[in-house]
Amino acid sequence: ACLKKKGIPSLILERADCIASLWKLKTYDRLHLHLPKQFCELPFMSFPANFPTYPTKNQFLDYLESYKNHFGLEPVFNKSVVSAEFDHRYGVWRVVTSGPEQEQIEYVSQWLVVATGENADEVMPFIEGMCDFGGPILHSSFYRNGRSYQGKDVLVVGCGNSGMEVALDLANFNARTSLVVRDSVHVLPREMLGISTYGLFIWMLKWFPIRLVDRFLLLMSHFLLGDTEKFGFRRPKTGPLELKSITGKTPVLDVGTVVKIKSGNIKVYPGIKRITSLGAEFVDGRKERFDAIILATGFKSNVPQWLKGADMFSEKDGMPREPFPNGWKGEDGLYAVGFTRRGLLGASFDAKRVAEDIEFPWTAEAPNLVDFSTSLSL
Ligand SMILES: Cc1cc2nc3c(=O)[nH]c(=O)nc-3n(C[C@H](O)[C@H](O)[C@H](O)COP(=O)(O)OP(=O)(O)OC[C@H]3O[C@@H](n4cnc5c(N)ncnc54)[C@H](O)[C@@H]3O)c2cc1C
Ligand SMILES: NC(=O)C1=CN([C@@H]2O[C@H](COP(=O)(O)OP(=O)(O)OC[C@H]3O[C@@H](n4cnc5c(N)ncnc54)[C@H](OP(=O)(O)O)[C@@H]3O)[C@@H](O)[C@H]2O)C=CC1
Ligand SMILES: O=C(O)C(=O)Cc1c[nH]c2ccccc12
Repeated sequence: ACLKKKGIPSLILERADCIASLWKLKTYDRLHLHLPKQFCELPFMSFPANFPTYPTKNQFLDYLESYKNHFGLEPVFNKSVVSAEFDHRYGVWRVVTSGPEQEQIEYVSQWLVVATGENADEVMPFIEGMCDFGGPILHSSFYRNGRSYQGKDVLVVGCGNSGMEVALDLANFNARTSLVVRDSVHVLPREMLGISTYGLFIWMLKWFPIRLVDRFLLLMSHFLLGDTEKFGFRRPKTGPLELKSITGKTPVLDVGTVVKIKSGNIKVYPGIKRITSLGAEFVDGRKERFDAIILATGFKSNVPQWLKGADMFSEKDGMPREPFPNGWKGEDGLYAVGFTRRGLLGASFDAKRVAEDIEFPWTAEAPNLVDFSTSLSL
């Protein structure tokens, strides 16, 4: 949309057969935005005024559909990028896609914007004994709701925002739910005294240093949620926002899971030692039976699988090597949008920068391109 607004044509390649495939195909039914809507807007278009503060997944999808229609964006679907490399001889990017019938197409462009996301592939850990387990083991991106788990013993592995909310959903559907918390984690209430925690700390950070804001958040969390360490959530030594800025690890914004843990409806376990045919054995020696295991173990970027010969992205985690706010620009007309670990606001920030950066060389070169196409049509 940012490029379109400047009159710069672009082509969007998408591996799925729809827009917003992460939200449409890989998320559970009860998902809402967990930050207030004003912090999740894409450039130049606000959410409708009648949307609630935390739009539902379907409302968010409606917003993205209207966004696409408003800006006349027409992605080319079923095109999975399998390689992209800068051709130094001609000064262009060569991008190869593969389609449903394995047919390959090569696209050539002067600029390449990588926007495949921080959540492109599921993280599937290998846990000893996994193959022996008698029930289903699925990643949280395949979980929709707890209907089919009623009365069953379900283990959720991972306590990021996905694991916490999947556990809550299972408990609401009367599954006997357990949650693996293997490491320290910051859990904050989504709201503090009627104000969104996110909105509050964004405002506070304008006036106070990060450590003071963290102290305030921890004090309020203690007041509203109680001592989370007592029921299995050891807090990291570094505060929630400082940790987010250093490591990118997002604090959990609690939407009701903590209450269910306090009341004993959700049990908390430490790391898994091994999985057995009937259940799991934990590092503290406890053994439990489970009917199903849900791996809420997160996602990762897939950029190293297909971007060749560019130093901009780390091979290790597929994220730009330069930290925010400088990760959006690489060499030879290569850009990144949506790798800031700062949600939709971060992606919007990148998109505006990228379009501004392409605008100048584009307007300088556009007359030549017009001449070229005119001579072609003659
Ligand atoms: C469950 C969940 C909830 C979230 N909630 C919030 C929230 O409330 N607020 C917030 O600000 N952020 C939230 N986030 C962060 C999230 O990163 C954004 O919501 C958003 O989806 C990121 O947009 P994106 O376009 O960068 O990536 P994506 O939405 O992941 O889009 C990337 C697209 O690239 C496609 N793709 C990937 N690889 C290839 C390839 N090789 N070839 C072709 N196409 C490819 C994918 O199919 C996908 O459609 C949430 C994330 C998750 C997983
Ligand atoms: N709008 C909303 O309400 C929601 C937003 N989101 C966002 O989506 C993104 C992805 O979130 P999410 O899917 O939760 O992923 P995360 O990466 O945030 O969390 C994954 C969790 O799994 C744990 N884990 C990984 N491997 C193992 C293992 N082998 N054994 C035990 N635990 C393990 C990690 O622990 P460790 O830290 O020890 O590695 C971590 O706690 C985040 O940005 C999140 O904020 C997600 C859901 C809802
Ligand atoms: O990246 C994420 O997980 C988000 O959804 C947005 C986000 C950016 N910074 C944060 C700090 C605390 C909680 C959520 C976020």
